[in-house]
Amino acid sequence: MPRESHTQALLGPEVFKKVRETPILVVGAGGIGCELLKNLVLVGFANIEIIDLDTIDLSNLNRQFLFRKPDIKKSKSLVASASARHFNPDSGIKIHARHGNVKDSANDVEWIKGFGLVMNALDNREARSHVNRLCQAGGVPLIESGTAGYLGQVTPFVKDKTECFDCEPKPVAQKTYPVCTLRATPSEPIHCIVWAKSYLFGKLFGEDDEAGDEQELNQAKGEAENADEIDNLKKEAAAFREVRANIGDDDGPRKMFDKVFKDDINRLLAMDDLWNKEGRVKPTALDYEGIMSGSFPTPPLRAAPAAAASAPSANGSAATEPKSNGAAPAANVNSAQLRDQRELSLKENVELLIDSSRRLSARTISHPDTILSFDKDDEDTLDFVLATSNLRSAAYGIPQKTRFQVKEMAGNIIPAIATTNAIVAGFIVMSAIRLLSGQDEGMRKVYLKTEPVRPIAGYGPNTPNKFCGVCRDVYIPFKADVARVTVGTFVEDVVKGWLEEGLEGKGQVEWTVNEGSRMLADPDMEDLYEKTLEVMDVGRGKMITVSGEIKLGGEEEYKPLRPVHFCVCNPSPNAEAPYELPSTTPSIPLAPVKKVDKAPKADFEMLDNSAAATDGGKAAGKKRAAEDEPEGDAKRRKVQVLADDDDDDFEILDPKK
Ligand SMILES: Nc1ncnc2c1ncn2[C@@H]1O[C@H](COP(=O)(O)OP(=O)(O)OP(=O)(O)O)[C@@H](O)[C@H]1O
Ligand SMILES: [Zn+2]
Repeated sequence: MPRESHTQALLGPEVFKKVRETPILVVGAGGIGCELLKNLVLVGFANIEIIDLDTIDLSNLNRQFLFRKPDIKKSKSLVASASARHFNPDSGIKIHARHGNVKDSANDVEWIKGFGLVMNALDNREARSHVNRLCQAGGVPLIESGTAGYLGQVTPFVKDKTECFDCEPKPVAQKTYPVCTLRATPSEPIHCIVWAKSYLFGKLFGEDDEAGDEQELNQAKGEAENADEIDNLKKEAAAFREVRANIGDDDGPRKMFDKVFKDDINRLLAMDDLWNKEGRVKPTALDYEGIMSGSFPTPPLRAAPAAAASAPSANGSAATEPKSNGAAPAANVNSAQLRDQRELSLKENVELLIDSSRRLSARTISHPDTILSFDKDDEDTLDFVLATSNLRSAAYGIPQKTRFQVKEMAGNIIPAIATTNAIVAGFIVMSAIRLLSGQDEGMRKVYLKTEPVRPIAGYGPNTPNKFCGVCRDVYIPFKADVARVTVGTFVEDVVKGWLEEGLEGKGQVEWTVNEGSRMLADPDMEDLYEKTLEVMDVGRGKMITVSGEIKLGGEEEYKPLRPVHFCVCNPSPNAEAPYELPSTTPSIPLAPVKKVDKAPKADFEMLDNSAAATDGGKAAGKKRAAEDEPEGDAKRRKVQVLADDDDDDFEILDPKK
């Protein structure tokens, strides 16, 4: 008996037929993708395409269970599809595996229209947005998902019925901290880690941005930050340049230590104003000789804020008992402990600082043009950030962190949890069955939370945001032989000829034509008219965006229309005409006008803790989709159905079961 016979009995023949026959696209064969593919196969989905651009890495094996050690370096999508087949071998399931980027031009709107349903199992915002736009352009429902540690989310997006992925502006992934907290008054380990990674490391081994520095500090001054403090920071920046120039000398690292952990701290200590504010704890300048000889007492830990009020120390700052010397706390000295999970002593941190500085300066000396940047997987850079952040923490009475913890915090790593992925993948399949059954009113966005009382919550979908620049726009498939269509033909025949027909008699229209951020034509620009779309590199997979303004009859002013995107696709096989358009022209609504609020005053924040700064942005959108329900959602939500209502599809998981 094939495995899916139970599903068949449960769903009934009609829905089960859809499950069997609907072409499904899965984007991503990682943590969620592997779970999802296995589920789809077990339920009986039989027409699946899966795409992933990556190969298997050792670090994937703990949770991406369709992969084994011998698969390392092989294509994720190919191995995943081969492994998943074994879960339901005799049921005629077709899985088409593709190794490639979903953003490739071949994956155009015609391609996406070949699917009845798309499921994202991605890890970055760019790819999620790309698939979202394609699905909106092709009118294909999308199920979006994401996990971050114990948090998870599954959301269905259906054109014109629900919001889309881009309806709500996404919160900035990176956390930022006030510059003065980082540079003068840190109070938490993360402040010292971000300082070490984004400030100190950059000053000594990264790009020397003197002008940027100056500008940033002037801005801080302008925004009423402590002026003396800012002047001091400026002096500090100049001194850094000298240290940087000599860091490769034998005594370079030692001089750096003295500057950063002794002189700079003493300079800050001399600024009484800085320490008058409530909650500020004065740091202690570190002494190199004392630490190395064991005679320097580790500065006392600052107390937690609540204790601070009740137990001030003699010097007015809240503090706990000092440790006797520079050695690591006894509880942590355990030779059997893993190297990365052991707290280092002050002396060990100094030694690591000297050693890692030597390693890093050797790299810049041997390749003078190299600009180093922090990378959590680069031992030298991690050691430097570990040592310097811990030394700074010690100076400010902030608890120490282990190598493992610093790597996690500096690299913005949220551990992926196999169970969360599995639960999310389960909800994706439930959502898919709902969509295929045509139960639109039963659509839910599902959140996995860390609330013990209600770990899973389902909400009715939001309506589209009328200001959304993705799902409220108009999309037209444009099958074209781009070598035979000029920009001029496009503007005169396609836009003014065909598109304007839909607006006939309504008013006077003016058009601007762009591809991405490039302008191809507007009422005053016809320079590119003779160029073909091919010459302009406007080929398959690209979108030509036509933005119109209309002066309605009797009105003085032009009003903006919703943008129209022409999705360039290959011409039909035997097409004779240079391009093909739909038989009817679309109606193009007026764009809603947003009331412009007075720009809010930006908080003075800088120095982010994002891995994006060092990994080319790859991680910026990572693990996005699991944050709690955004505020705007609640405002636009039509119906709210909580998990503990009588909707048993989304009942609370009972951990005892
Ligand atoms: N543009 C894209 N096209 C196709 N696949 C993509 C694209 N962007 C990301 N992916 C794939 O999406 C999957 C996301 O899975 P997951 O979040 O588990 O990431 P991972 O890279 O496997 O794990 P980790 O980053 O934690 O090592 C990855 O396999 C990744 O290769
Ligand atoms: Zn939208």
